[in-house]
Amino acid sequence: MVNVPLSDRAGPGKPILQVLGGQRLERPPLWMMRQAGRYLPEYRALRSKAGSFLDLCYTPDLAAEVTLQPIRRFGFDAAILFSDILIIPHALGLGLDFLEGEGPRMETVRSTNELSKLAGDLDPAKVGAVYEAIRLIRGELPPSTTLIGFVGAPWTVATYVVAGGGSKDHADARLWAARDPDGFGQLMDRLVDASVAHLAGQIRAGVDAVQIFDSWGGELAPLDFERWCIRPVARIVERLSAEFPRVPIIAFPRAAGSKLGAFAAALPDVALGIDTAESAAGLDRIIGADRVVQGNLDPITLVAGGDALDRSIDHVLSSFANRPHIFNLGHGIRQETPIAHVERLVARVRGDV
Ligand SMILES: Cc1c2[nH]c(c1CCC(=O)O)Cc1[nH]c(c(CCC(=O)O)c1C)Cc1[nH]c(c(CCC(=O)O)c1C)Cc1[nH]c(c(C)c1CCC(=O)O)C2
Repeated sequence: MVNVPLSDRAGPGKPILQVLGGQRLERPPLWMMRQAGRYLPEYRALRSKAGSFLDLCYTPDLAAEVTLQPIRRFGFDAAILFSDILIIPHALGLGLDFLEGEGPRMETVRSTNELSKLAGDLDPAKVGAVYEAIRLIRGELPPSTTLIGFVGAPWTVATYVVAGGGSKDHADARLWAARDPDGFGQLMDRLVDASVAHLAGQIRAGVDAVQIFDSWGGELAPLDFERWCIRPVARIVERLSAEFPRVPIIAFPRAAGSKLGAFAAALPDVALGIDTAESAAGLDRIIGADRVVQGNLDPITLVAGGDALDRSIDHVLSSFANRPHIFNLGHGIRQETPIAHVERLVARVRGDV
């Protein structure tokens, strides 16, 4: 087991921040999306004692402990705050529950009239617990480990708020946006404001960098992608960078496909998360040769292991060897992933096997 005691991880600077600052490192630093979670036995043990997923998120010492579990076990170069993108609508007053095996259930906002369900500000008792967790994590992290905070992009969060949970093609949000763009735009404005406030709170509490997860923009038609994905994310980036010019931002427009170039061009100062399906060939032309990228190992190969895993890791390494690169998955790690395969990944990316 790659078991790295926290006290042994001190070093000069943080490799992930170096890459986010534009440096190309000989071996890319790495972390994994969803690196704290159900594939880890220590997570499952703590989760079964703690009660609900939301209890974990809002109990600072438990959220801190879960955030640190994968750092202790694998020595990743970044810790990502253990929380969820739906904490924002919850802290704006909408009911939220995570049902076992079913995913999130959310109180809905489906029309302009219903915008009054949203509070003006994030509930300080809820987000305060998140910021307290960040302070606890900060105190325990090795100096070379970057702490990443996050929000969901407004479009992705809106799909849950309008549908009341996960939905296959997000037709409810897309219909409201198509029928009443001004009304839907007001919901998006509220989510932009709350995202800026929540990211600012996380930065003040001690995160080094932030990531904006836009999981569900890919299916939008180009004009809607520009209006509901690119513009809201650009407004968040602009306002956050004005207040915190030194805090790097990673944006992950998952499955943007042919719209990745437009996203990259509109957001010249963010690092780009690259999803599993995106090819590195031709990326220089689409996003520019110097752009910092993060990604994009297929999480399925991490379940498979063996040759498929080694070949995929080597392909990702060589694909991005010419630019500043943070090694990551192209989507969150899957629950059925064997621990031994994650150990193999870490060793191979570090050049040990
Ligand atoms: C769409 C979305 C959500 N949450 C998130 C996204 C965007 C990225 C993506 O597409 O995965 C992001 C997220 N969710 C979680 C994090 C924590 C940090 C990390 O480890 O990356 C982050 C960054 C923890 C979590 N969020 C959730 C879990 C599982 C909770 C549990 O039962 O223990 C974790 C560890 C729950 C969650 N949260 C969400 C869903 C749909 C679910 C249920 C599905 C599932 O159970 O995997 C909403």
